[in-house]
Amino acid sequence: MTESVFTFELNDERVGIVTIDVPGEKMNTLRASFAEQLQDVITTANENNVKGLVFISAKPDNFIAGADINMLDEANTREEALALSTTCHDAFFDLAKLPYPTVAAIHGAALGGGLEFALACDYRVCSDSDITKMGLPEVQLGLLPGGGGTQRLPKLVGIQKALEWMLTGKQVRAKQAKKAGLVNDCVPHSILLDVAVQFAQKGKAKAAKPQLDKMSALLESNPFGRNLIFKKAAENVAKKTGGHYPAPELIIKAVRASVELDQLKAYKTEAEGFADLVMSDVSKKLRGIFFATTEMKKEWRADNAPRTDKVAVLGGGLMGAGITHVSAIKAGVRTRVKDVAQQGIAGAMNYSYKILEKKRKRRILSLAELQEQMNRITGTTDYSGFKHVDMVIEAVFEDLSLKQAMVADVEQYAQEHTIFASNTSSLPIAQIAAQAQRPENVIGLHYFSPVEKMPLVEIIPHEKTSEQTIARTVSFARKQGKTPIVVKDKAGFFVNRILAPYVNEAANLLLAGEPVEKIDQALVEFGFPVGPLALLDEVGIDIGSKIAPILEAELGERFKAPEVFNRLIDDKRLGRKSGRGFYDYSKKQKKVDESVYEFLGVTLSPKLNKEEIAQRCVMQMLNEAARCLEEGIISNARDGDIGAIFGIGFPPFLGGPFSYMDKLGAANVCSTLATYAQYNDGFAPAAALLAMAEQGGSYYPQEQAAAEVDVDSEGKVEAEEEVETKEQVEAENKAEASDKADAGSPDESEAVDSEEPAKDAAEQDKEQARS
Ligand SMILES: NC(=O)c1ccc[n+]([C@@H]2O[C@H](COP(=O)([O-])OP(=O)(O)OC[C@H]3O[C@@H](n4cnc5c(N)ncnc54)[C@H](O)[C@@H]3O)[C@@H](O)[C@H]2O)c1
Repeated sequence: MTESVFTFELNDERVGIVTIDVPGEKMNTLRASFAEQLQDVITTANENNVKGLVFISAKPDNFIAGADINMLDEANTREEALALSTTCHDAFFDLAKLPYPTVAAIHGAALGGGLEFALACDYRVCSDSDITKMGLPEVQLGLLPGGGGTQRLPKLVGIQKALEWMLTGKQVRAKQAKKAGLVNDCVPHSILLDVAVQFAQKGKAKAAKPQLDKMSALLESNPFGRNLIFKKAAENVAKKTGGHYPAPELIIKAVRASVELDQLKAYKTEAEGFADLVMSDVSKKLRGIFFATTEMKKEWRADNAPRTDKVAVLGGGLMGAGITHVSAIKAGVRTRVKDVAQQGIAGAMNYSYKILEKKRKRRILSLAELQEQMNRITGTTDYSGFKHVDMVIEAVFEDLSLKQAMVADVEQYAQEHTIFASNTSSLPIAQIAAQAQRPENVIGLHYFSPVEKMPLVEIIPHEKTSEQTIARTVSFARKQGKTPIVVKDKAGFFVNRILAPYVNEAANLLLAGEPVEKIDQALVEFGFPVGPLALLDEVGIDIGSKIAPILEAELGERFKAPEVFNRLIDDKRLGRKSGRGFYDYSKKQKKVDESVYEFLGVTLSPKLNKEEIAQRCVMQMLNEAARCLEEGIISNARDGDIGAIFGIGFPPFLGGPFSYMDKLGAANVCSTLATYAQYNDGFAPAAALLAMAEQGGSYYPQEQAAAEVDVDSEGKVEAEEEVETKEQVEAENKAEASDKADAGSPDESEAVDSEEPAKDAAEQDKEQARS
């Protein structure tokens, strides 16, 4: 028999205290057996004639972190998936209809099924701690809340807020939850149980009434207003998901059912939507990403290695400032910034200050907390203080001799064990380490801009880098909140290498007469957050053209950027930073800069449809990804998929380039590549792809690939992170537009940072890899 997660104790006031503790796990998650165990605990409570029941977690940082996702993968049929939801409904109905009050005492995470559990209680009391966060983030895994969340949340916080939270997967902190009416009280952790017990003695709660402003109350109280809300939500979702992700639509449908249908039918709507989504290919892909990132966290552990408690950052420019921020604020370690110019130091400090000040204004941080966090950052124009640092992260200009000089300086001023991690975008790490006395300490640590938002880092050991240096760097990158992939030391590493031929192909299409907007739209419709030309504008056309020759020299002609692009650089058409590139940024709304055609000598002559345009660019990326795996740039398909999704924004619903190639089939990919062979040698299929096409096989185990194709052929699709992603970006864009002083400095969502990988994926949004 499975050991129960619930322990019952009766206190002196005849209130039953139920402790939730999944044995042997850090996190409480709801497993299939919880319903029966809950029934048992209710029976015990009844036998003890309790006046009320309080549920509290034994874990230090979570109430219930969600449902166990493995459960979903074990559902082989739609009926089994449906049963997961209906079993949960029944268990929570039993809880809700108890004749005495029930209270959820929440400290730490109450997410997904965990929050649904709390929603079924009469009262919710939470601790005011920073780690307390609540939300229904199922959308990020391509699902909807299937334990009554779509039904109970709108009744507590109102339809609009419930929709917003569920459609974005937003997690809210204690004070926000109290303000919205999600919890009845928010108190210090030390008195959480006492206050919960007091609630348990209050008697059954009356039906909640959302605390809404006048306008929202009016809208939500009549059918016409509600119709408007649902229509608008559906329009927004359609715009944001591009039809690739079905979960948001089904969330709206279930919420709508909660106000328009009787309870039985409404819960049925939720359960059926949940079952459809569990079986959908898109959710399987998003769950696959979740599992992959979880698995990756177990690799390269450096449990016994020296800790990284103090770091230094060389260069306080764009990247250095971001690296300083994630080191000092996210990883929470003392960080010393060295720049040749005072301006660089001030710039880096100001960068973090602006981010923290925004948080303070939103009352996420107190002034004292802001000061305490800022105190972790110090600056210097010499190497003072370097003898205490465990790692130096270098982000000076992209110049080999300068970087080599930095290695020598660090070896002179820092300790024997100090790691030298270079953020170079293109220089081989072996060359940077060529004159090092301790080459085993030198490694590449490649971030993407904006650093505090982009979830991926590439970690690049060269031949002499020690295992311990790799493990310590991986571990520190994780502390900074990053998902690291370890890649081989070769030009472009992985992300830029697969990005370059894709962007070049877009450029070729433009030069062949296809319009800028059509090219970008084609790739956005395919599922990328931004099109390739808009991306190049964001990165900077000059930056792209600096990296291209390095890749071309090392890897061949297919990396050659169109020469005519130099004219753009000469004319200061560098992209967003100079006000124009392929687009004109001088107005509020960016528009294609029509003069760019004449300037590049392009006569518009659109011939291709958007599917063909997308296919040509994507095929280049897939083929290059296949080459990278073949050359051992990445160790496995999983790392490639995570790298492409988190570093470039490859559509998560396709599971990454390798997962997508499996879906298409290697033979199919090769024959598609062959149809474009006339254009350039980037279409010459990778040898491994040809072999796979001939011999059969796939990047992931065969059954899984086959099953995925089957499911997908039913036409089920959906999207999550995209939803949150694009919303965040829109919010950022608005904030930037309304606050010019902050332009370029990143905004931070009021929502708590999600630990879900899907959220990480979300962050790779519009601000893609700029390196
Ligand atoms: N910009 C990107 O999107 C991006 C992305 C990934 C990697 N990179 C790489 O990161 C590095 C930095 O790029 P960036 O965009 O931040 O450049 P940047 O020009 O914004 O900043 C470079 C900073 O280094 C400082 N510096 C120069 N010489 C120095 C020295 N001897 N000691 C200390 N500081 C010194 C400069 O004063 C300047 O503040 C480059 O290697 C670049 O290729 C850039």
